[in-house]
Amino acid sequence: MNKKVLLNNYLNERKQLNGSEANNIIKDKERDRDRDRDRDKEKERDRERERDRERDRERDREREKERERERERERERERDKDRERNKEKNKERGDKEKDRDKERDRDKERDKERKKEKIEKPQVAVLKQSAQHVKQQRLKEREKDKDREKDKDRGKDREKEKDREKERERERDREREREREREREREREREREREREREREREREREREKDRPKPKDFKNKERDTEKEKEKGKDREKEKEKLREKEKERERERERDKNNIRSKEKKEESIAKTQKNITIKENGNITSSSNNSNSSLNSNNNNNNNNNNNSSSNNSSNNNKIINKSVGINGNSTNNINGMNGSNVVDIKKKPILESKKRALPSSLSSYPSSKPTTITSTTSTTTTSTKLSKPTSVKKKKSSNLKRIKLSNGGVVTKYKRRKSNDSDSSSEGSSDSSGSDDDSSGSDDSDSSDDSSNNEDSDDEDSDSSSSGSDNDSSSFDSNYSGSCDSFSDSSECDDSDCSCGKKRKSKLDSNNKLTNLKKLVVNGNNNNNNSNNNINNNNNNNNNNNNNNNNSLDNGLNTSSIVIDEQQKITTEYIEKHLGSGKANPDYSDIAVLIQKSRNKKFGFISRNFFLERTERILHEIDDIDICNCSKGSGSVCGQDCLNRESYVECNSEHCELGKKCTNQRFQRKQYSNIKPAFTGKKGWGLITNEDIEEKQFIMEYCGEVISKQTCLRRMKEAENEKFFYFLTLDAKECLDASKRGNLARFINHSCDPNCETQKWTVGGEVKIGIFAIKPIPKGTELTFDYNYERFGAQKQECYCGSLNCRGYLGQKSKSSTSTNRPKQITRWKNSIVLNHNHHVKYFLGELIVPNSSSSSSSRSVSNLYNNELSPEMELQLINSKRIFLHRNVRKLKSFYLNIFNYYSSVGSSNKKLMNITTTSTSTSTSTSTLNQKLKRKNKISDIFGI
Ligand SMILES: C[S@@+](CC[C@H](N)C(=O)[O-])C[C@H]1O[C@@H](n2cnc3c(N)ncnc32)[C@H](O)[C@@H]1O
Repeated sequence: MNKKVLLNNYLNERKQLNGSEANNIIKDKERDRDRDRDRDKEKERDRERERDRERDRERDREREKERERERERERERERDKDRERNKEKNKERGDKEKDRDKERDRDKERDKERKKEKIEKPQVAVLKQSAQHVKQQRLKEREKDKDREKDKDRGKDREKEKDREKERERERDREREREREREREREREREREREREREREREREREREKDRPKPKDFKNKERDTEKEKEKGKDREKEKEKLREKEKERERERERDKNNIRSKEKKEESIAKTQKNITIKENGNITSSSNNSNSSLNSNNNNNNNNNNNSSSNNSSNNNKIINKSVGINGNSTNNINGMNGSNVVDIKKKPILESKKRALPSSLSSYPSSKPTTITSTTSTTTTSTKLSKPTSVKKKKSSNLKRIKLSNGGVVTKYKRRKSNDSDSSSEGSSDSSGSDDDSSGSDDSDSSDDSSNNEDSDDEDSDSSSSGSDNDSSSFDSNYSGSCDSFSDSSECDDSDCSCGKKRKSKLDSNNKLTNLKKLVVNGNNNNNNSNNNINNNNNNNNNNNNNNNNSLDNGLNTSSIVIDEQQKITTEYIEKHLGSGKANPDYSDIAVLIQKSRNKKFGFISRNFFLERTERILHEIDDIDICNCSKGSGSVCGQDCLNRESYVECNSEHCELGKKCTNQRFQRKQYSNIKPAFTGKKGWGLITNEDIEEKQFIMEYCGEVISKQTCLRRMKEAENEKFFYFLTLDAKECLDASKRGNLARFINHSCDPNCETQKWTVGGEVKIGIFAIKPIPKGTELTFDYNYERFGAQKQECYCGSLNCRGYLGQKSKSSTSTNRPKQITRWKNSIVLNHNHHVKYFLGELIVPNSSSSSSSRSVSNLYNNELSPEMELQLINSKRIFLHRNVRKLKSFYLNIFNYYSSVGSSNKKLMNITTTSTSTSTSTSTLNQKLKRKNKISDIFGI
């Protein structure tokens, strides 16, 4: 529209102005138009510029925003870092929350500021933003500064905390140190207390020593030895003088009574010798003697070359010279029998009434019984003797029942005799003494014991005491070393152990006689003529018939025997026992030896002659109905022998109720009719027992005495003694055992052999079961007695067997009878000579040995014989076979019929296998004819070849 209008206007004006004027006007108008156009353009350009500026501003704003965002991000990162830092810091100090709150506050402020900025104009906003930014930067700076300060503070806090912790730690250390110090103090206090206790003990001991002299135990012995040394020679001289005077008086009295004896006394009192003995254990003994004796001694030495002569000389003049060779190498019975070597020993003569007690020349220390060792000892004895036959001398000596023998090697032998109540009457001693021999007195005792043990004075004591379970004289025979207190289980109101600190009233058993010994020269050479020489010494007062009873008595003497304290340097050897033997008594008291052996092992031991009931009282039959009475009658001439019903059923006749009375021979346990045996060192096996006489088959050797304890106690003791070398447990029945480790008699020394000459038998005696050792074959004198432990014995662990027999099984003892039967096959596989691998092979082994119970064997065998016809479960049967090492008859029969079937089978098929037929035929006839080992072996091999068993 505008253009049309303009164009029309233009045309109209051109028409009107047609000429120059018109042209000028037109030109001016055109210029104006151009100027307008220029102005428009200019405006347009301004506008364009304005728009560009606007765009620039927009861009700036954008950039600013971008920067702002960048800063925001930067701050965000900064905050994150701060948060991270704060987190870390707050973690340590637990003030995270505070910082987060602060941070949140700060964020809020910043948000507010940002919002404010957005509201303000862009230009101002930019300025403000920059100002704000600066502010924020400063704020951040300040916050950082604060944070740093806080960090520093925290670091300091941490340092302080650490310091405090260290301080606390140090405090704790100090506390611990103090605690330890207190503990040490307490320990010292305890030690002092113990020391005081020991001091008190010593004090008490001294008191006791003053009141009632008695040999002291091992501990006291050392002290005494020291004391003796300290007191020195002066005291010895004084004593010596006293003894000399005493001797003089003694001699005078003796002269009045018996010229011969007084002469002997004089000669013996002169005799003081020193002797060096070098003993090599494995049977070689070298010795030298320095005799300060008169010509009589030299005569005696000459007599050493002639055993029999010496015996006769001895019998005539009572100068005791016995020639005897000693030497035991105990690896086997043969070795034990093969004694050799010589020994010349000077010992003091015993006073006549003191035959039951002996002072060994020196002291003992723990003897390495497991190892054959070379022992060199120097022994010297210097004692005077006192004749005690007269009451006056007894009275004089009453105050000193203790006899100490000072030895050249510094050792001291102390002898002490306990006094029997009726022994205190000196006149009775006088009378026994006047009979002319110590054995007279013992002989009278013996006759008592042989007649009837219940009439025996000692036995009476024992019987009455036994009912009080363990309070009888047996306990009194406990070694003085048997640590300070009597057994608490004893019901007795009296304690007869002077060393005991139990506080009970003491039994008065001091021997009123101080029987000092005369010096005697003893030459030991030869293991024969033992009894002869003893008999000679004892003026032949004992005959062979009394031997057993005498021996019983000697064992019983353990109840009254003296305790002997021996220097620790000295070791007990078989030679000591020989000395004992030669010390003037036909039946030496080996109970001393038993105690000494244990003493040498530093073990407490009490010699007992009847079982000691530790946990219960002994059962005594009072009701006549309970007592087994045999049907042997007086008139028939029976002596309750093999046909006695009681004997057959392993029951001893009752001494009061057996019709045969004293004729009854089935009271061997009660009368202690033991065989003549003695202990001997056997090398690796330790001590053993050898026989002093020829022993017949089935002869009663002796009772195995010990403590009767329950199975539980037994197991506990076995566990405790796990590391011990020697075990002394035997089963009594399913509930009880015998343990001879702490209390026992000589039977405890019997060793095991896989080829034994003895066995154990369980006998009912009164109301109790007792274990006896019985010979199963004739045993020549000097042979070691053994039985097979496997029948009865417990043992904590297997022990290597040194029995030396051809059929040695390698080990002795079983792990435990209480162990399950599953252990048994294992044990059987240990046997050296056995090829046993499994149960089938047992058959093989036993087929070779074919051990069948017989009626006269041990009670265990008896029980088997009772069983073998009855039905047994296969398990029980296997157990029985394994435990008893037997092969049942009916199994033999089964095997026979088995072979017979095979034989018949081959016969029926017409087999030409003659070899097989021969074998089977042999096997059917073996039970009757196979006697030699070779035959048995052949048969076994053939059978095993065929049947693979
Ligand atoms: C009842 S004691 C026998 C006395 C023992 N020898 C002693 O000196 O006291 C049993 C212990 O003697 C040892 N003993 C017995 N017979 C043995 C043998 N044949 N081989 C090895 N040691 C044996 C074992 O140490 C066994 O535990």
